[in-house]
Amino acid sequence: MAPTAIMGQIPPMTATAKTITRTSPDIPARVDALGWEQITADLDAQGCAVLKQLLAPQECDAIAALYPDDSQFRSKVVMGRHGFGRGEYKYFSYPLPGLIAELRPVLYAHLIATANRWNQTMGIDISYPASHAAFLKRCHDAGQTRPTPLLLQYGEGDYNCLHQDLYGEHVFPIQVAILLSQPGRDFTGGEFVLTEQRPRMQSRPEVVPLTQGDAVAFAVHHRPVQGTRGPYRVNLRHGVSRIRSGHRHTVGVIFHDAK
Ligand SMILES: O=C(O)CCC(=O)C(=O)O
Ligand SMILES: [Fe+2]
Repeated sequence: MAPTAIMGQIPPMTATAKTITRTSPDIPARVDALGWEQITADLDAQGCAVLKQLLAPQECDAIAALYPDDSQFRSKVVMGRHGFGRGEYKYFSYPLPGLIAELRPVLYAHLIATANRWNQTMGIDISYPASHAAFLKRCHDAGQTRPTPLLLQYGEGDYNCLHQDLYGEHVFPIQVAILLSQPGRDFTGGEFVLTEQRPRMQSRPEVVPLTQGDAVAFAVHHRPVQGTRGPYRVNLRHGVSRIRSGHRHTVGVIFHDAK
């Protein structure tokens, strides 16, 4: 969430005994069954794709319920204090809660082919290793050692300004956010929004409709678009429109770690 330059201002939380959270043995099979051909096609066409029903309602509720448990987190950010919007979020500490620890490498494995192809098309000479563990080692060796998965909490009137989650030199180009609350029941408003800035053109907005347990995969920073005279690069930002009533929780799964 936070640009690297201001990370140092975010106070660490004091460590307490960590509560162990549940895992789910079927995560790899569940993620495999999502329909990756369509997800890949949507990522290429729009820069984002919906992963329908990634988590069950009980799993969403269990993750959202961690918010007050400071033993789970390394730091808390009140968005209004940094000009990021209104609302707050907390970065998980390692070890991550079971479900998120399981999802991160499995989602990564399904996204690397797209990530590598995007970089090739954009002429970026970086390729991503086959395993998330190997990519994290690359981050850690460069001093990006702090976990980036985060839990966000919004109330009425809160919103998240358009941003990019870059935390250092090493960036995995796609990230995932999971909606933990149910629109219409738990909150109204609060749409996930992307904008795409094209060279010499006005920005294109995209609103992503999600229900509880759905995830959105999207470009962190930029992506290639096929033009009539070859590929060009567009710049993406994401955010959340104003929550009109109720409460909204999301969990963000970012694959690179932070400085
Ligand atoms: O709350 C949301 O839907 C957006 C969260 C976000 O900015 C992120 O996961 O990086
Ligand atoms: Fe974000």
